[in-house]
Amino acid sequence: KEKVEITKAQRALMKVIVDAYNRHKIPQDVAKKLLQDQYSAEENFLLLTEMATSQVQVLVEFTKNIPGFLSLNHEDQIALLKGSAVEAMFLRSAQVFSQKMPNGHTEVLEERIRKSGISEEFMTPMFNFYKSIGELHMIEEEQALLTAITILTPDRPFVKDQQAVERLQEPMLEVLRKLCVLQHPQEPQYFARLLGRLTELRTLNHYHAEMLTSWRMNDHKFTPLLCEIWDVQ
Ligand SMILES: CCOC(=O)[C@H]1CN(C(=O)c2ccc(F)c(F)c2)CC(C)(C)c2c1[nH]c1ccccc21
Repeated sequence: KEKVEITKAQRALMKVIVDAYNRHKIPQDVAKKLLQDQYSAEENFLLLTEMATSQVQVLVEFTKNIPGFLSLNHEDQIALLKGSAVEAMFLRSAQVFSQKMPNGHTEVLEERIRKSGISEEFMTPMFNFYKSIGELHMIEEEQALLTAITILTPDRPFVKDQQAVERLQEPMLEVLRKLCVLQHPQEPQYFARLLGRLTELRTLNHYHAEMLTSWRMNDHKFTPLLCEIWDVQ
């Protein structure tokens, strides 16, 4: 039986990541607004673009607090942010969506999201992902570490010094592995299940690119920041 222990240094790293993550929790006010009143599809879409824009700003602040990130090559910092922005958005969405809400609110929220001018074919994989994240009942340390691990994915397009990114990602993976063993002793495969979600998350990149095309068809407007990060012309 492996005796797992988180070292002082690992605890310090985890604290930095969790504090950064909590300082930048996206305001839930957009979700509340969506729940409050019945809006038109256009108004829902506008609320969602507002939510996405503030999430990108939050993501940049969180990323800057990842130890070592600001010492990476500057172009690589941008490549990591652009490469992980959509995945971080869906990971955060899943966490917001699977939070305990008063009875019936989750269903109302799902229904409002479905009525925001997004093609049905993308909703199924998206809500399946939200449910698979919800079933994990992640604690905030796991959520924060998983988000940092997603951002520090070495094989994003245009990353030049992949080894430098690996050197930052590996300690995060090791802390998360230990945390999973300590947090879920009855479930030795829990860490593997978490990483499996990151694979599922990558498939959502593809759906998001497709969504963008369909939104552009119906001339949906985006903010300058979203155009930049989502490569919308
Ligand atoms: C955390 C930041 O997330 C977003 O901004 C997502 C939110 N998305 C959600 O499913 C979602 C989850 C929980 C909620 F409480 C909620 F309100 C929405 C996914 C998507 C519908 C694809 C989207 C977002 N922003 C957009 C902008 C334009 C078009 C589509 C989206």
